[in-house]
Amino acid sequence: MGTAWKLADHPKLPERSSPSPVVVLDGWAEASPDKYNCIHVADTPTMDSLRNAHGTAVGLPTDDDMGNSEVGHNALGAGRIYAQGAKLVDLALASGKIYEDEGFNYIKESFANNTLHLIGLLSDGGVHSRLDQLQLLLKGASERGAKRIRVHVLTDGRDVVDGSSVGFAETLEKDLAELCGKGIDAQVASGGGRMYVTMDRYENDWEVVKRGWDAQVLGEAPHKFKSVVEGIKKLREAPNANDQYLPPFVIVDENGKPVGPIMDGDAVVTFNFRADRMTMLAQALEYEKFDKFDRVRFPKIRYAGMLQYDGELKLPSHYLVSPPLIERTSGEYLVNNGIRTFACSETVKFGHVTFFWNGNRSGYFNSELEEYVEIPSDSGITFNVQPKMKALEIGEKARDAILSRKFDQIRVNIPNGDMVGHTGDIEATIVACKAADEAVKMILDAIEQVGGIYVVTADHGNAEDMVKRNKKGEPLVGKDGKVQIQTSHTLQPVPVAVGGPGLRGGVKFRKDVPNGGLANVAATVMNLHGFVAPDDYETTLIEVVD
Ligand SMILES: O=C(O)[C@H](O)COP(=O)(O)O
Ligand SMILES: [Mn+2]
Ligand SMILES: [Mn+2]
Repeated sequence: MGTAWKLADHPKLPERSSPSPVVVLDGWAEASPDKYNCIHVADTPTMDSLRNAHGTAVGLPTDDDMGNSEVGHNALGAGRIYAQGAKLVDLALASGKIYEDEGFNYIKESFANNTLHLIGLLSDGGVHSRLDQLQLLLKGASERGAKRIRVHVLTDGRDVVDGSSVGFAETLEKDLAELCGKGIDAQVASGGGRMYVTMDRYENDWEVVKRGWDAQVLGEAPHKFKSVVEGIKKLREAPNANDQYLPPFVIVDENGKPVGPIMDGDAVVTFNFRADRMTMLAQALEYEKFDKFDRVRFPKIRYAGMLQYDGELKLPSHYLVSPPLIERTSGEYLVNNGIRTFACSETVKFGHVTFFWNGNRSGYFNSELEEYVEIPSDSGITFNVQPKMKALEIGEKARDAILSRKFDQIRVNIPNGDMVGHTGDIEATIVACKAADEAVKMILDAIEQVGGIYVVTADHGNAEDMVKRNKKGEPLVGKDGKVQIQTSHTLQPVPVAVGGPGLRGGVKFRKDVPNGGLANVAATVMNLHGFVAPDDYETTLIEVVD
């Protein structure tokens, strides 16, 4: 049966009365005001005024697990809560179903005579991948016939503390040594820091993927080591070395020969479950026709993703676990009800308000009613160097879209709190927060001019707490006597504010949705466009009191 797209009219809120921006501040939550709270330290008058405006702002709790952009934007766009990739992989590994499905059986064909390569983020951060899942997969594959295994690691330091890569590499080396004890030839073949090697996203910088390709596929890298632990330790000795940005390296044998380039006939699994930073490599591994960089050699492999990363492109075509099927997103409903939609961010977050928002789906639902604008991000730098990023450009584009009156919904992501927060640079993050606040002001000023309605929220925390803390909430001090900087997201509640001159009187936040979260925003936004959300959506956060 086809989907009934027509949404019921809201009994009290008028349809399409005024432009409504949904502004997502990436990595921006509420936390106690101290010097490690960059949002508090920064000059952020616009966000402060939203917080202080009585009755317009509430805090939404994020998940028990540290929130992230994928979970956050999926929930914002879909209006429902889905078991996410990480959970689905856990279930498939626990039940053993992963080994029965098409993807594993496909790569298994290579086990008898060829090598199984596993490429992914070596971390227990749980945002893109998890070490325990890699461990289970190594065990499961070796028990099912894989005789020669090579792991290509990407070090983290972004979703976990910088320097933790050494411990993860030691754990992996120990596991691989155990497999060797069982007669399996298993070792690490290459590595590099995630932000410099392989894990670019939204095509910001293909050089990042190329560096990984050279090491993983061609076996070529500027650094060569006998073991991964030795390699990481050595590379971390360089001044300002950081797990996120370690240069690419390959592991070589006693003759200096790389131990694991990817060859014809081999099987390859990219073991990240999260899509955004794997689709570029997936294209390079899968597409016959490819012009993003010179692959030099394009091995004929059996490739499977941990998940299928892009539902629209069906990329990759083979995968070990089926991704959550996120259908009937709010974006699709609204477009089908005539809502003209504009979405914008800079490259590094562009897919958050398009791809993630639309349920991990590329492209437009209706190109006549939608316009997605990507502002090119700076590439080849760490964002503490340019903490303002493109916040003001995003603000300008959103402002212009609002003032043009060509759109009903204007959706933007403002990346600064998150992207600069991940660098762990407190001074820069303060500048970042101020810039984000200025972008919000530009948008709210435009809304004021056209008599629109705004929703301002965030996907998870980051910039509001930049240190690791003990159970009492006190900053943790490391062996070097310095506080331990936290580069990852936080568990803090995020703000949500609704307002603007177009909002009719009597609209209030409901008091009976105590556990409301990001998934409740979609129904709220539908209301503001004059519609009632579908029944299976999480309930709205607002009511109209006459
Ligand atoms: O990919 C990243 O940058 C981090 O691992 C998570 O950040 P995001 O979830 O905010 O994108
Ligand atoms: Mn985010
Ligand atoms: Mn982030």
